[in-house]
Amino acid sequence: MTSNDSSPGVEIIGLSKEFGVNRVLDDVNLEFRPGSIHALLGANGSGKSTLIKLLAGYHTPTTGSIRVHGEELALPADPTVLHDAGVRFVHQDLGLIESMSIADNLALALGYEKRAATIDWRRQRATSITDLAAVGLDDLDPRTLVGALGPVQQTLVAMARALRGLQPGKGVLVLDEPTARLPNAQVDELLSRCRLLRDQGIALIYVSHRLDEVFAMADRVSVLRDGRLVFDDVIAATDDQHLTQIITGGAAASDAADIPAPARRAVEPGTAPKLSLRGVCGTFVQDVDLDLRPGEVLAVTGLVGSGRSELGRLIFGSQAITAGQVRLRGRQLHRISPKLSIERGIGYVPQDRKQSAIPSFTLADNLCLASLDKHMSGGRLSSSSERTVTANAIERLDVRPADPERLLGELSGGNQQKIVLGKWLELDLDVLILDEPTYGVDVGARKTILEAVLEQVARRELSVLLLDSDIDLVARYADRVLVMRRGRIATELVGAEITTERIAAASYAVQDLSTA
Ligand SMILES: Nc1ncnc2c1ncn2[C@@H]1O[C@H](COP(=O)(O)OP(=O)(O)OP(=O)(O)O)[C@@H](O)[C@H]1O
Repeated sequence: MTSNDSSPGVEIIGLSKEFGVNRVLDDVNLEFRPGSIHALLGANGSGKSTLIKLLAGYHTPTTGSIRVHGEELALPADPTVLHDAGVRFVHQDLGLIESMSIADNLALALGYEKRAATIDWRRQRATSITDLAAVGLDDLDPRTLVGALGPVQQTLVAMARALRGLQPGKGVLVLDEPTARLPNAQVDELLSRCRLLRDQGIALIYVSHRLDEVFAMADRVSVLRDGRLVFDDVIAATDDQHLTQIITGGAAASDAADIPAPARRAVEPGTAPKLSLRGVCGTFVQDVDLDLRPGEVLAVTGLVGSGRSELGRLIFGSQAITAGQVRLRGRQLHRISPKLSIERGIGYVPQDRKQSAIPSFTLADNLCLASLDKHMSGGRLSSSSERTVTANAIERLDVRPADPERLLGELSGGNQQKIVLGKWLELDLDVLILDEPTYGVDVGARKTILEAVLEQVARRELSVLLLDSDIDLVARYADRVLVMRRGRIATELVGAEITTERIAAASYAVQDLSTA
């Protein structure tokens, strides 16, 4: 089936959404057809999530209507009606319970197979096996705990849950940034699965910031900018550069595309390290030696499960070190905890922003949370100091909307990420540990975020430990790269050795470059 020979699965007609006086979606008209992968793109805050939330029945539109297979929906859309009509969602938060089995996760959402008043476990297992087979997970035992699965398998389980009972030609599957948290190697697996679903006649709506994926797979692409539909055509009608220009609105295009990489700071081997680890072990991390020097961006990369994120938690103290030593400016640390780390000038931005920001607090409160001491004057909070910090951070990171009194939860995902980072940058720390800092952030904003960090690296010798699986980003911004495999540092790359090819080869152990 091609994207042109069928009637729309979903039609969005004149859809607008206002929050108070802000019109965040403005008269959007779109069609999503069976047997087609339709990419929905746009910069942070352009309205993608709002559109998806209207389609999911989470918000009520200000004006407009939605038709599914020709039938107009009563709005706000009723989730059960949508499910029965074949409109299914895989949200960024997959909504899986890691401590439960795959079968239980599927049954929790879709109901248990019953015989009389009891659960029929044999049928339950058979149903789960059929669900998993629909996404190519034929070999997986449904009794496996979801927490034991890798990220791509978890995403596929969420897709299996969404796909149950879809009729060919009648299904619409909305995938909201499904690859944002996947290591590059697993992205292809997910894309192939999407293509197979398309070939079965399903309409896929694919929300993403990753243009390479869009060009690898999409049939059609639509771009939202400031809530308006500014492009809607077949993928062949555009290219990488053109699309970047449309997304960013032209003005920022030259910034976002082809930005020359910042000069790598030369690492003086003799310089005394600010932070050093010797033989550090955790649950999975084994025997890590590492030196982080003043004014250095040291990236630690590797596939998911390589131990990268655990290393961040061990240094910050949110997970206990089981063996080894940590020294800060030459002094051994005998006790490590998040509170002590902050007092010592070590900050940590975790992967999951929910861990370090409060959606029901304003931007100003979130920005000043970690630095309350700085804003105390005579035992009271000084609102003028709070105001200055907030205004600086909002301007430096180009947070939109630039309103300090907005609740964080009302900002788009990418803008929330900027606030989380801004909060730590305001502390004038000595060492900053960043775990996937640009997750869910658009091309232009990624540059803004990293430049704000690099400015502090250059100005006051902030040392950055960048824990990231995005090898393009690592190759571009790191001064030195450590590649982890199976909990250990496997390879160090410096200077001209830092290329995406060499980082990828070291991550997959294609060739042991450390001995090359
Ligand atoms: N509940 C809300 N109340 C007020 N404003 C909101 C609310 N939800 C979203 N907005 C605003 O709507 C605009 C569009 O946000 P939306 O989350 O749809 O963007 P997005 O394109 O999904 O961005 P991102 O790529 O960063 O996730 C933003 O300006 C955001 O601040």
